[in-house]
Amino acid sequence: VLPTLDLDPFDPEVLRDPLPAQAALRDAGPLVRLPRYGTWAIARYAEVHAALSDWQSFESSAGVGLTNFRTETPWRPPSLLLEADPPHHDAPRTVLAKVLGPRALRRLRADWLADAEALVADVLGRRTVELDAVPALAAAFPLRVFPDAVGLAREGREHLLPYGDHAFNAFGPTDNPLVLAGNASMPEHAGWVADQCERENLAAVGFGADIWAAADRGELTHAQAPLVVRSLLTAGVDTTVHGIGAVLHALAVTPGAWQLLRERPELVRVAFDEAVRWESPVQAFFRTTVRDVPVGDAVLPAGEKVLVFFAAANRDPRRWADPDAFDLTRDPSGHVGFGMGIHQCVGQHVARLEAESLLTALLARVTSLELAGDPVRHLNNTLRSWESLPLRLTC
Ligand code: HEM
Ligand SMILES: O=C(O)c1ccc(C2CC2)cc1
Repeated sequence: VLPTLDLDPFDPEVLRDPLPAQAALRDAGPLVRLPRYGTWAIARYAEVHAALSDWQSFESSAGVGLTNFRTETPWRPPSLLLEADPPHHDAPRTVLAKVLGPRALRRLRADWLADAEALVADVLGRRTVELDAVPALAAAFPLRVFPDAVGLAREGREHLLPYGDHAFNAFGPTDNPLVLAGNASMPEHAGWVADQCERENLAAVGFGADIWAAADRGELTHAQAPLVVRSLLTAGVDTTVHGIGAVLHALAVTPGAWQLLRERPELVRVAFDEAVRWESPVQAFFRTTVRDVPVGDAVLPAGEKVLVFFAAANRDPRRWADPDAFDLTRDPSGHVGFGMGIHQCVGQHVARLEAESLLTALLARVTSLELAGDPVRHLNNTLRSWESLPLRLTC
């Protein structure tokens, strides 16, 4: 008989501390039935990796949240990348991979480091500073560099975080309290976001302009262009804010980590990927089975929604030594915090450059970084994040 857990992955108390639920899912078996929502869950690294690599059996075009686009209406037109499969997924992905690729980012590198140094200088007035690192650093830096890189107008940028927060909540059950709380303000945020994707509202230089130029070259249709820009605005803000929050928190609570990074600044990029593994800012997404597919020693029937738990896989002791330790000397490659396979995060280089820029600027001036109070969790159906992260920075 198939292992079953009467678990609600979207219960606020599970969202506040998901680790026991992740361990229970891993231990129950390679495939676990979740009767709470009539779905399944895959939480072990091997099976998560296999499912993400097998897009033909595990599709995204029925949606990567609980809503099944085959039978229910999505809250917004589906993403041409996240909620699409080949062949429709191919052109938008190829275009965005080029626009956000390492070569395109080389032009941004110097500017973003300078911006990070300016932000850190603003923040570090005196010798020792106590601050809430969420607004002051984790949110401030991405919001300082990313909207400009996209080519957004200055007005209305305050819509970005709430739009993303609701979008990430909307992958959960529609009757969930976090989703219901966001419904009233969503149309206003979504309206502003949709407007910013139009060519006339985007600067002549930036990721947005590059996407529209790809349409002029026939690599996309002009109808697709605004939706590809919308992908950037949905996926590119809250994720990096909480990814940077995660690495700052990890460094603050791991004895000796900041000192080690000061001695070995070349570990900065590993530090971010290890934080993405350890915290998994994007916790889990669904897939829908296209055919009966073997998982472990069971068979998952066709047409079923299955939760693919990136965060649980990233702490699977079957794959990682001492998985619950944030360890700068570990090689985190192979983690699924950015996904895996054809949908693997197309913005991961942007995220890494943002984190590297801010950490490099902090490392140059901050001799010690530690908690200055209890961090407070921000609850979201998909994102693992901090509401507040009190830190003491000593220069
Ligand atoms: C720490 C920061 C980030 C994390 C943890 C993250 C995580 C992820 C994950 C797990 C996926 C795979 C989704 C799936 O398999 O269904 C993904 C896909 C994606 N990400 Fe990221 N992401 C981050 C930053 C970004 C940024 C900065 C951008 C844009 C500039 C971005 C744009 C996208 C897009 C467009 C996809 C869909 C790719 C496709 O379906 O082909 N992400 N991301
Ligand atoms: O294409 C999109 O709209 C999109 C939305 C959210 C994500 C999450 C995984 C970062 C990715 C893409």
